Amino acid sequence: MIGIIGAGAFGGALAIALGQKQAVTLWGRGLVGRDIARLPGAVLPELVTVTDLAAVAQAQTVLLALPAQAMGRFLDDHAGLLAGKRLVACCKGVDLATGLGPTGVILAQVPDAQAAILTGPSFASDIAKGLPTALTLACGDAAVGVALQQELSTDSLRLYRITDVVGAEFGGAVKNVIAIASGVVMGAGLGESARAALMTRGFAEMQRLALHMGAQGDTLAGLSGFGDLVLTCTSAQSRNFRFGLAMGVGAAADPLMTVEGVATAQAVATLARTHGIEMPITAMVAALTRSEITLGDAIRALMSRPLKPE
Ligand SMILES: NC(=O)C1=CN([C@@H]2O[C@H](COP(=O)(O)OP(=O)(O)OC[C@H]3O[C@@H](n4cnc5c(N)ncnc54)[C@H](O)[C@@H]3O)[C@@H](O)[C@H]2O)C=CC1
Ligand SMILES: O=C(CO)COP(=O)(O)O
Repeated sequence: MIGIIGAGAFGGALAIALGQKQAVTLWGRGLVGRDIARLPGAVLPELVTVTDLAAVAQAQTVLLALPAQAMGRFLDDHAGLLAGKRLVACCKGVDLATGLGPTGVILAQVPDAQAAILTGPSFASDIAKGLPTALTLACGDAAVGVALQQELSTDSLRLYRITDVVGAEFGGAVKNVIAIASGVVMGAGLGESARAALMTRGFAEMQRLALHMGAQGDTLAGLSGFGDLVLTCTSAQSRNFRFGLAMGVGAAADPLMTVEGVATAQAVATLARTHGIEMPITAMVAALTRSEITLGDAIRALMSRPLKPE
């Protein structure tokens, strides 16, 4: 039995995938009936039971499919229910309030949990359709990681396991910031060459920060880093990319859309300053999304940086 908390696009898609092979309990804020609002037309398998939070928390493995900025508060309210569980963060970001990654947020609120993160290149709608998808399951406890990999893999959802939680978390967090910047570049009509340059320099930022924080290089080159950066920076299915695109053309983005890169840009820019890590693209996204600079200023500032070795 797997419990899933959060019935947005990702929680709903994971319920559909996992419910093909095993019993799943699902709770979502405002979820009544079996319609996943963020996945129109998707049908939950029979093995998925929509129920209350207490029933979901009966499972030993509980997936937390909430936005990164909502998870701390949610766990603060419900820590008692989740004590001692295997808790898998299914979100990407750095918590603005604490500077912690998702598993750090889990352990701050539920110290005796076994924390892991599920991350990597996957659009919820692809998972929900049963299209082939590969994700990273990162867990500091190798044995728990093996168990979770078995439990959460399906015929179409292939999980690779690692123990480098720091690398997995920073890859997923920073790629959303760079995806916003990629959207801006495309929206402003700067061209595909500029986007390729931005993605590459963005990847360098991801590596600089993550390696400084203790990540392993292989993780950043893998699904949760490079893989997710490529997907998110190049597809209009990505909400972070679409948010940037709207900014680039000077239009308003859908205010109800979950865009993790906005808060994460602020959190990562703060971390980078604190640790003395150079992250100019992230700093630009943070300033742009706070309307502290104009698009023209941002482009001029990035292009006029001192020339240096790659
Ligand atoms: N949608 C996608 O393709 C993918 C999303 N993710 C990650 O999954 C995480 C969740 O995103 P989505 O499901 O896509 O977002 P979403 O906007 O579709 O759903 C978020 C859900 O969280 C609920 N929620 C928000 N605040 C809450 C709170 N305080 N208490 C209880 N419930 C709350 C909302 O009601 C909503 O149902 C994000 O970190 C995202 O980066 C990861 C991979 C793919
Ligand atoms: O994380 C994702 C793909 O791996 C989804 O990206 P968005 O949150 O930008 O839609």
